[in-house]
Amino acid sequence: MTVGELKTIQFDKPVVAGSLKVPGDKSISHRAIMLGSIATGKTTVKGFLEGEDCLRTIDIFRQLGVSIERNGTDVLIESPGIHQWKTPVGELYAGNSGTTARLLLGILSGSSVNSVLTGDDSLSKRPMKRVTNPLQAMGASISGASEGDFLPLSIKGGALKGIDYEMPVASAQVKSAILFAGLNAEGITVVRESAISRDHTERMFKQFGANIQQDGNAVSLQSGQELKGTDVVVPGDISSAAFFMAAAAMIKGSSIKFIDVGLNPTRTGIIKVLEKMGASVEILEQYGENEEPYGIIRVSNSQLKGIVIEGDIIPTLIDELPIIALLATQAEGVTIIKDAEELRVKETDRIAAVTNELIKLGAEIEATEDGMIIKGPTPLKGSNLKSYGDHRLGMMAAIAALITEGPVEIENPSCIAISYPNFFEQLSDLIKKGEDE
Ligand SMILES: O=C(O)C1=C[C@@H](OP(=O)(O)O)[C@@H](O)[C@H](O)C1
Ligand SMILES: C=C(OP(=O)(O)O)C(=O)O
Repeated sequence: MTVGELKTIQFDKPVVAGSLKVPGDKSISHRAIMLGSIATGKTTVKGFLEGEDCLRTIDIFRQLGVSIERNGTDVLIESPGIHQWKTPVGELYAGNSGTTARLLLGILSGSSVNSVLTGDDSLSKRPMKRVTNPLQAMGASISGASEGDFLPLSIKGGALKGIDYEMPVASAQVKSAILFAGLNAEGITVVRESAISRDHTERMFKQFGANIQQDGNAVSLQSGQELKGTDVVVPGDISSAAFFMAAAAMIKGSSIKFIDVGLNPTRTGIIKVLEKMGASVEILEQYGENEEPYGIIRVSNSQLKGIVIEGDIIPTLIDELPIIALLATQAEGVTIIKDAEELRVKETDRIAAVTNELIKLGAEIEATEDGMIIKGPTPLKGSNLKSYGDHRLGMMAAIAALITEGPVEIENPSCIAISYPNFFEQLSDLIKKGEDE
């Protein structure tokens, strides 16, 4: 039941079971629109995510003069190419989407248009210097409050030069922004990362005909390459599937088969974590090796134990950490999450938010500077939970309701549409009545 912006969820000892095809991957959907707009000619996208963040990306490229027609999850892009874009009328609004804003800063810097990029309250508090610093070193003209750290930012597109840049944070958004700028920067652009972050940009550059080299943790690109429109198929988003993987892993008698879910190795940290905690994970089929790997996997309940999650695996499961924290409350022993300070600069401070909300349910969880320490297993009780306008927090609260004694009330659940518009429908489809003890 939804009352204004409050949704109450209560189940009577449910199990989750069945087959699930989650919506398209958010990161890949953004990039398909971006590259289809930079390239010359026609691009088709199948399996596009109709989430609010990706719809913002479409609106922005329409303002730049690109023709984008959408019929549900099918998109047709016809672009004159980045050099023929028109100066937009009005501001470019990225809404809540960090990916839209940061990648666009790189793209717009190397274009020939002038623009102003804005976002909602949450996005306007998220750091942009990580992107504007290297872009300014490439010669980009970007100005705004706090030396370009926060939106709104004005970008004057123009001549750039290549850079050899060692990233201080492992971030696919920073890496991608620099690579996009590198497409139109004189000479070679090299980006070096401390731990490998999602590589969707690199894979999709190749699909659009660009020559891009990956050598260990370094990615390099020669400028002046003309991209040509192509056909992109977007697999299911493993970050969305993760909520139901966690539910299947922690609820007795549960098992879910995930159809056509993305299995790019830079995103599958959640699978490694589930296996290490003792859940049953079976990879039933795998396809699409050279573009974006995807496949069919089954996750089933089993006895779970606490583990340590740290180091290079963190960028491969960064958006899954809220749901992993909930999962850890049901595992025997202690789970320690470290090296995840990036969580503090997401849609909300996810370390503080997850800890506050899970404590309300009775969890034994403690926030640290760069992560969380969770002791389990703990029976959870219902409570009123805030989403903080953060889709991942909203979905964590809804999945928690599957295991609480008593109802969970979620404040502002509509933010879930940012990445998973049909989340509640798919949740109801998976709920089955469990056996009484
Ligand atoms: O490049 C991307 O599509 C994303 C990268 C990650 O952010 P960072 O690059 O800030 O780690 C992730 O949290 C975000 O949801 C999507
Ligand atoms: C952090 C996220 O997205 P973005 O940075 O694009 O807002 C997310 O989807 O969890």
